[in-house]
Amino acid sequence: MTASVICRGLGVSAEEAVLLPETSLTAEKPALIALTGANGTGKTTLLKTLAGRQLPSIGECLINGRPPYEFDPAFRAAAASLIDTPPMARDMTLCEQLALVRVSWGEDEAAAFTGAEQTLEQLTIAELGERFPYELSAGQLQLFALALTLSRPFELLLLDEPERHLDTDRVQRLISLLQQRVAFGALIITATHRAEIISQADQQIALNRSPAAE
Ligand SMILES: Nc1ncnc2c1ncn2[C@@H]1O[C@H](COP(=O)(O)OP(=O)(O)OP(=O)(O)O)[C@@H](O)[C@H]1O
Repeated sequence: MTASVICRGLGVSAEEAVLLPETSLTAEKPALIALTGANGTGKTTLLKTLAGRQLPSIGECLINGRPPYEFDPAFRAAAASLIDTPPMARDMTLCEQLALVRVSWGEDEAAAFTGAEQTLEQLTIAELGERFPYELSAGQLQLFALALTLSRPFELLLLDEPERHLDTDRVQRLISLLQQRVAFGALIITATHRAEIISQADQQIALNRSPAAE
């Protein structure tokens, strides 16, 4: 099943500040959507709103026909996100942590460890499975954060600048992985500043600076 995302005149403000100018969008088919715009135009705010972590000040946002709410089990089952750095256990290896995510979503232990190794390989960090997070470079840590996120099932995936710290080859690998997930029915919305993600996305949504922020 593919998620549906509908925003109508969705805006977020805090006191005098406009975090997200009124924005409308509809996405109801599997696609990789690039969310673009200059620094401070509201991409992260929009993603947080879609993830149910930020309430709109105006307008509405519906995911699968309902307002997103991060504590709603149906919403949590449908939507995965990588917006901030996810929690990582200091005393568990990368492989153990990825397997734990898979077990928590219903896989048996043997399948979870096999899946964890596959995910590490897909993200080009197969040789790091026995390391701990504090033993990684910034780019490797970002690849591990992506691995954690991609280890759970989702219909909708929200990503905030997943290209952070990644070299050109890793960005291309990431695009291929995301396109594979779209082929299996996922709707993926990613904020990005990288030209190759924007050009290979199925659709681009550009946020513009609010006149109030000029
Ligand atoms: N807690 C806050 N209080 C007031 N203003 C905020 C707050 N958080 C963010 N903003 C402002 O809201 C606007 C949108 O921020 P947001 O992080 O969504 O932008 P962005 O498009 O993701 O930017 P970037 O490309 O730099 O990551 C910015 O002008 C920012 O200064």
